[in-house]
Amino acid sequence: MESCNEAVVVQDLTYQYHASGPFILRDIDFRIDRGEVVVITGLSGCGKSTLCLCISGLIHHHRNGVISGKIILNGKDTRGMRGPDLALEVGMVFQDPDTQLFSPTVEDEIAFAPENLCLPPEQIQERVNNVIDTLGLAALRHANPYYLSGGEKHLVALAAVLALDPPVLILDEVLSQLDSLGKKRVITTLEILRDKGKTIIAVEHNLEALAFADRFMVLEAGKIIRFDRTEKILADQDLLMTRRLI
Ligand SMILES: Nc1ncnc2c1ncn2[C@@H]1O[C@H](COP(=O)(O)OP(=O)(O)OP(=O)(O)O)[C@@H](O)[C@H]1O
Repeated sequence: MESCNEAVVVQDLTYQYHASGPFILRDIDFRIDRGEVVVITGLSGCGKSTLCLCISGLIHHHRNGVISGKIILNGKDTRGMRGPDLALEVGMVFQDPDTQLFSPTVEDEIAFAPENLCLPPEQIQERVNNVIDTLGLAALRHANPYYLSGGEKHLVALAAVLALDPPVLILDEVLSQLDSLGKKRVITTLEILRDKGKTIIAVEHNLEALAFADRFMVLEAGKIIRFDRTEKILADQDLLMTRRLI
């Protein structure tokens, strides 16, 4: 029986993209409470994005993948959950935002998911206006997302996710291509969402950027080598130097 305070429970997770391929994730076990902010970090290729896809439940929809273990979101086993049901539990901003932007304008992109929920038009408009204000996207409202910069695309993808208001948010290197104003906006938004009780999981290489997180998870070659309070990780010079995290 999972505790009702747990937003994410991952048990004995292993993953291969193909049956004949390497294990990308091995023996992954952890729990994240509702309202926690967790940063996942580690060297390139260690499996951070793959773990995000697993937590989001989307990995079950990857055609050739081989998965074992359990991923439970807000008390619900993600295996067998349909995309629209998953979207109500968790929103993910992908490392490559081109994979999730397809509408002709920024405004349409943000309105797409609330429209699919069949919310009343005035509520959809309110959600769109709120996230556009929060993330400073007013000037891009009528722009085609396809032609935006990498950082702008990440902001639009984040806005589209926020418009659905899921309890769990997963952000895969969203800060990396943003200028300092964009970074500040996103960090302030995340702090406000945390205060509202959202659970936030963010992949990040720059550890200082998300020092307000509650815990840091360090991955290495598909395994968790540390999952500890932020202050302990940031004070552990030995870990940071030997694992080349700074
Ligand atoms: N669709 C795929 N098919 C096969 N292998 C894949 C696929 N996607 C990722 N991989 C492999 O899985 C491993 C982990 O990749 P992943 O993108 O999860 O790492 P990461 O830690 O997020 O890396 P980075 O920091 O560079 O984004 C890598 O060896 C990668 O080549």
